[in-house]
Amino acid sequence: MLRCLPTFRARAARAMSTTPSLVQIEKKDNYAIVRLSRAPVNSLNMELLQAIDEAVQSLEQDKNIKGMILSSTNPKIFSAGLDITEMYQPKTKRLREFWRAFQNTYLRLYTTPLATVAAIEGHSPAGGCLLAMCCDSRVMSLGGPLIGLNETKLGIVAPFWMRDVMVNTIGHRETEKMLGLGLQVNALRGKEIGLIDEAVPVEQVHSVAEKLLLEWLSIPSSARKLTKAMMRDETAQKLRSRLDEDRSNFVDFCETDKVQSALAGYLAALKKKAEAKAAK
Ligand SMILES: CCCCC/C=C\C/C=C\CCC/C=C/C(=O)SCCNC(=O)CCNC(=O)[C@H](O)C(C)(C)COP(=O)(O)OP(=O)(O)OC[C@H]1O[C@@H](n2cnc3c(N)ncnc32)[C@H](O)[C@@H]1OP(=O)(O)O
Repeated sequence: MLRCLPTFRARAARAMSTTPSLVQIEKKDNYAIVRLSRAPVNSLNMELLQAIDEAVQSLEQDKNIKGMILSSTNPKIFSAGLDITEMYQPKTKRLREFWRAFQNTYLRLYTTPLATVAAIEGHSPAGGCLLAMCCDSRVMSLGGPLIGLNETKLGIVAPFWMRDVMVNTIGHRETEKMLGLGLQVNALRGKEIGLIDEAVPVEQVHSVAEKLLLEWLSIPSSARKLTKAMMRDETAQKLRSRLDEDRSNFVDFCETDKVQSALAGYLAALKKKAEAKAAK
């Protein structure tokens, strides 16, 4: 028994060192950088959503930490949004748990008392755009990367709370166009419509994100937190009061033949694109 212990410990240590972490947390003086780290494109499966939720919760409980920068280990992709394979040919139980994880992560990030800034170096469609919009400010790199809620292009409909967060960020009319047409925009256009606060060259994204975060942190903390709650709690409460109904709507909608065949087509197009890229 005693001889087993070191072996067990060694195995556990090996497992810990080889299990890649889905979220990397780097603590600075009074804030943390949280980097999404699920190769290849940070698509949000249930485990990544839970890891984000847990990361934010653990930072909220750390007395030294007052804010966070949300970022990615992949400079080309902030997050590809929800993992489409979670929604395609799903098992109902897992699909329900997956949606609850998405609801929870949204509620945590949108209402966290921490000051939050999204440092968006790469693409940020759909669920990636939602994560960014949940932050207090957004910095995005100029050039190629796109951001937006492109759900309609996949033949799916964003839930009311994704719409609400976009309306709160850019207003009703811009949301109507962005959401209805499934538009994604670059950083410059994002700045024009208020989706992005700062559009800067990629190498400046992190320094500008830190500058914005420090500006939020310069405000007396209880005034900042209460104001954030005053601005956001009503929106969050709309979902909190309808969590089960929203989840059932999603599951019913997702399991329809129409949505399944739209997702099959979208996945096939993504695969074809990836194969063409690999063949170059
Ligand atoms: C009326 C009733 C209403 C009821 C409403 C209730 C509920 C609502 C129901 C549903 C709403 C759900 C809300 C959905 C939110 C979402 O987030 S959906 C996801 C949307 N995401 C996308 O469209 C992004 C797709 N991906 C891309 O555009 C690109 O991959 C990229 C992110 C720009 C990166 O491009 P690139 O670097 O060129 O990489 P590749 O395209 O080659 O991709 C690499 C591999 O990654 C796979 N992949 C990409 N994105 C996803 C994804 N989102 N999920 C799963 N997998 C993804 C891609 O297939 C490649 O895989 P292989 O290497 O071929 O294996």
